Amino acid sequence: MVRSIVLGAAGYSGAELAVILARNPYFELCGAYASAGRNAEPFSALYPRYQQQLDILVQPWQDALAKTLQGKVDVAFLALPHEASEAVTPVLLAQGIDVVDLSGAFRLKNPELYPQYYGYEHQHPDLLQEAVYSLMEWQTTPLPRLISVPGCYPTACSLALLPLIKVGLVAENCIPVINATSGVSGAGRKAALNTSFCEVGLNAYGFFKHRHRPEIEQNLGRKVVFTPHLGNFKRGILATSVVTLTAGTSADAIKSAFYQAYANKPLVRLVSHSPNVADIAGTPFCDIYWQQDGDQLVVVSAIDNLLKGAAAQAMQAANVRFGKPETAGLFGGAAHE
Ligand SMILES: NC(=O)C1=CN([C@@H]2O[C@H](COP(=O)(O)OP(=O)(O)OC[C@H]3O[C@@H](n4cnc5c(N)ncnc54)[C@H](OP(=O)(O)O)[C@@H]3O)[C@@H](O)[C@H]2O)C=CC1
Ligand SMILES: CC(=O)N[C@@H](CCC(=O)OP(=O)(O)O)C(=O)O
Repeated sequence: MVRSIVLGAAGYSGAELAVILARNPYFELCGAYASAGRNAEPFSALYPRYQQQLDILVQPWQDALAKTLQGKVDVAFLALPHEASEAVTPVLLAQGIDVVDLSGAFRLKNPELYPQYYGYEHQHPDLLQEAVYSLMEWQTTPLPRLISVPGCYPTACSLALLPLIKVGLVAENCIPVINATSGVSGAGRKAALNTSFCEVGLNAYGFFKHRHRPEIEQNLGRKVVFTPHLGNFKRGILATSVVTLTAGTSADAIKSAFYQAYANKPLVRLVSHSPNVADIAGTPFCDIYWQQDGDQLVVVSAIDNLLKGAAAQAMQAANVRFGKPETAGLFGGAAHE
């Protein structure tokens, strides 16, 4: 059994992880933590659908605890704000505890992008180089002790466009245009006016400056125009990515690029209908669909932001890192529907 803990287990993505770990037969959930200011309470008090199913105590986290966990815990999953993840990661690594980080703290290779896109100076640029970014369907090298889980929007649109870009089907001078709509859980569990029920309709935000733009550009190896949107549903992301194809690209070439990329990839489904977030909510899948008109291609992809966009993708990476079946723990519903 791989002994694991979750930091941020009271939040939306940390709660999903706690549930996934508890049902993964290869992992043991040894501890669940929230912020230092919180009183300890059972997970099932925070997420009542888990009464009598997951009653582990969610306890306040302090860095001093890391030392007491040395030799008792193999891996910590961090579902924390970016700066909190960045600060606690070296503390855990120093105690021999591996880290799977769901935040953006270690996603970008270039530390100079952090002030511009995250609003703070990165304090551990050495760890940025050590971390491996775990877009698992495209991961070819072994995973190290520090795994950086991709962001939700970058997962949806990178899975959609990489099959085409990798085999040269996207025109060299094309700047993909990506519009993606997220459900409100993307903003986390804490209360805020702009994500409260009566305030959310459908709006675009983060024009040109969203932190996922450089992450998507790092994945695709080219500039993009990325515009996120917030929609009035709980969970899921629908991304619509538009590209210009290399002249003469046939329908067969596109089909073959997608099928070759995702043959034997159990969490990507190439579907024959335009995906609906309702169909992937609560599942670990990414559904992908496309339509071509001459040299123009629209690719639609849908994921659950909290699962394939966060907790399920983190579990997928940890399963592989520890030599377990890739999808262990991933099927069986969600913590918060
Ligand atoms: N929501 C999403 O769709 C996705 C989120 N992510 C990433 O996952 C991370 C968590 O996001 P999300 O679940 O939405 O956030 P939430 O706001 O729902 O939860 C954050 C959790 O972190 C805890 N926390 C905050 N600060 C600290 C700290 N300094 N030390 C210990 N615990 C702390 C909170 O504790 P308390 O409850 O006590 O305040 C809470 O349990 C973020 O980095 C986010 O970018 C990644 C992909 C998708
Ligand atoms: C709707 C909403 O607010 N979404 C968040 C993205 C979700 C998230 O937490 O981002 P990561 O995937 O990088 O961890 C945002 O736009 O900042």
